[in-house]
Amino acid sequence: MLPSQDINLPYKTIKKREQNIFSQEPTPLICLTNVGFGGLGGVPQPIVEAFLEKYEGYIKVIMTLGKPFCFVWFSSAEYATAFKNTLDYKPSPELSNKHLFIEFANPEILQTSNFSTNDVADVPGLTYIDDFITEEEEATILENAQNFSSWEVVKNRFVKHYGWTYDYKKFHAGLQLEQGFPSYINPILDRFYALPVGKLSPKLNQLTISHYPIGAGIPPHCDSHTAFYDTILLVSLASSVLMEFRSGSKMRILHLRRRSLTVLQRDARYGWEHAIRLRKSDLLPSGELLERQVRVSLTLRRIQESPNCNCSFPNLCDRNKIISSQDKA
Ligand SMILES: O=C(O)CCC(=O)C(=O)O
Ligand SMILES: [Fe+2]
Repeated sequence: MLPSQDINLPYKTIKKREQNIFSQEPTPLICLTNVGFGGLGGVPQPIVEAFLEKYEGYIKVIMTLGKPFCFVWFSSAEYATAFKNTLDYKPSPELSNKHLFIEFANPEILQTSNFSTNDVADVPGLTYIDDFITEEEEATILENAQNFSSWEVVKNRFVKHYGWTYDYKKFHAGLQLEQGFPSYINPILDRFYALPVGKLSPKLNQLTISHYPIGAGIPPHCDSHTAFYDTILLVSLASSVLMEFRSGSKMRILHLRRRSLTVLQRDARYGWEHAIRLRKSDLLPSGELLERQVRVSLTLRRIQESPNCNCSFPNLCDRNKIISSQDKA
């Protein structure tokens, strides 16, 4: 018998979203739903491994990032079947009483989709630099960003714009502001323009400071192609967080540490969506739990005064379609 509707729901969602993972025939690869780093998962790898090692034929576990399931290799389809028959639909005391929903997985899936990588090297145009901002600079910015309660509220975060406003309803540049950037931005921009990737950048003239209360995030989105030029800078302050990058079935996770700089250019800017999940902590691949703090970020871009785009990513481009406001940040 199937467990109650509530317990079964995450499993059903995975089955619907990730249909190509599962195999009707027994295989040596098991997909263990409800156990992973993402959303409902949250079980650290060492705990999953200690649990699995008791089962005959177990070889290794492949954790996925940002998804509530993991893969388990057995030495044969028979061992995998025995494991499934013993545990399917059962709550597991060693894994915080989570119900295990066990399916055979199609081994090819591990070649065609990379669920487990934290390596963003294959996202062309994505640059990540640790310690780009000094502790003193961070302290100055945070001091100036203290009175955020009067800022514009966008979903669950607070934002303030400099240079130009941004219209979150129309997804377009709003008004040019008389007040330019705060002075603390200048040395940061000078350092960026001196980098090899900075040399390719237009002069950035729009700054959004975002204040994320603990647990807040930003839905998957690609910044409006027509509103901004190539090159988007994301400066992370006060808290680390995981950012998800998606392009079709590909997903990559980047750990944005406090005082880091992330640069989105080319494919990373036009062809991948980025998002921060709504949650109070993030689980790193090492199993380390990262308790989020309030996070402040700087987003720096250049406004396109005559909106247009000729990118090769029509699915994410707003040049000739009105994009549902739900999907945009
Ligand atoms: O907070 C961040 O680092 C990301 C902000 C962002 O994606 C945006 O403002 O479009
Ligand atoms: Fe964005």
